[in-house]
Amino acid sequence: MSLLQVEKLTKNFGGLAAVSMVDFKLESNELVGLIGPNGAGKTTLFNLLTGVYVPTSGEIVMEIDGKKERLNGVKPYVITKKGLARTFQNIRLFKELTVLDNVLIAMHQNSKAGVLASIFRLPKYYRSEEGMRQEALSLLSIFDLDNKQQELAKNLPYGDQRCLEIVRALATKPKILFLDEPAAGMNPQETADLTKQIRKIQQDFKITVVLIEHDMSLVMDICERIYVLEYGRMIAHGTPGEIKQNPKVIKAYLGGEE
Ligand SMILES: Nc1ncnc2c1ncn2[C@@H]1O[C@H](COP(=O)(O)OP(=O)(O)OP(=O)(O)O)[C@@H](O)[C@H]1O
Repeated sequence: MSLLQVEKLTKNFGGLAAVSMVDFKLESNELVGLIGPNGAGKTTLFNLLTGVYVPTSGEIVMEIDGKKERLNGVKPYVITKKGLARTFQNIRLFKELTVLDNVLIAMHQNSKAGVLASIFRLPKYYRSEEGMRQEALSLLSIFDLDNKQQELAKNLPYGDQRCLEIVRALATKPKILFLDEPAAGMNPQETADLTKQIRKIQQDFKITVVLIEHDMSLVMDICERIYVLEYGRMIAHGTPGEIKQNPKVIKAYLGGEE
């Protein structure tokens, strides 16, 4: 079985099928793009996969430790523990907290110190805290944010805030990382840097990354496979080369003839 398998997934909002009968698979250790015109259902699909929405129908199944687990309607914090992490289109950091604390909070979900050790501040707790701090700084260094660890998140430049969101998601030790328009609002240089970093993160951490992105050059550059949504339906799937030439995709984007 694939790492994640989605079959006939549907989400209706009143009369609107935002996601309709979608099939979708993710393997371990790959970089996958999810594209489509505005309102195609990309974010809704992420929201279904990460427990924000309960599907109207269909199946989401993940292979965890050799066993199949159904993820339909599982709460977001449980989904995070199962190894799915995400970033949001509109940045959702704890803006009044420091850069470091934003990462530490995410990390505490995986803390091994235990509740009693934390309450009674046992040595185990301090060892664990220091370990987590070092790990957080190491993750922040991916985007050169370790030297900004004590700044408040709200004071970071916009591009850095986007990168901090990625670090925070990585801090939960995901098997699959969903990035919702990570380059939105970035300038061309920042976008180019981010492209390289996303590829590197996927390879270094040996995780699966799924990317929603409107910047086609970014998607075509780094993704091995691409899925295309239009009006809630999956209209195409293939390599960047195949997708560029797919008549349905060209029509969806340009509104021309198939
Ligand atoms: N909570 C909601 N209630 C009602 N309709 C919704 C809700 N969330 C999304 N929709 C609708 O579902 C459709 C798909 O929206 P979605 O945000 O998933 O598209 P998208 O492909 O991510 O678009 P964009 O690229 O513009 O972010 C749109 O018509 C949107 O208005």
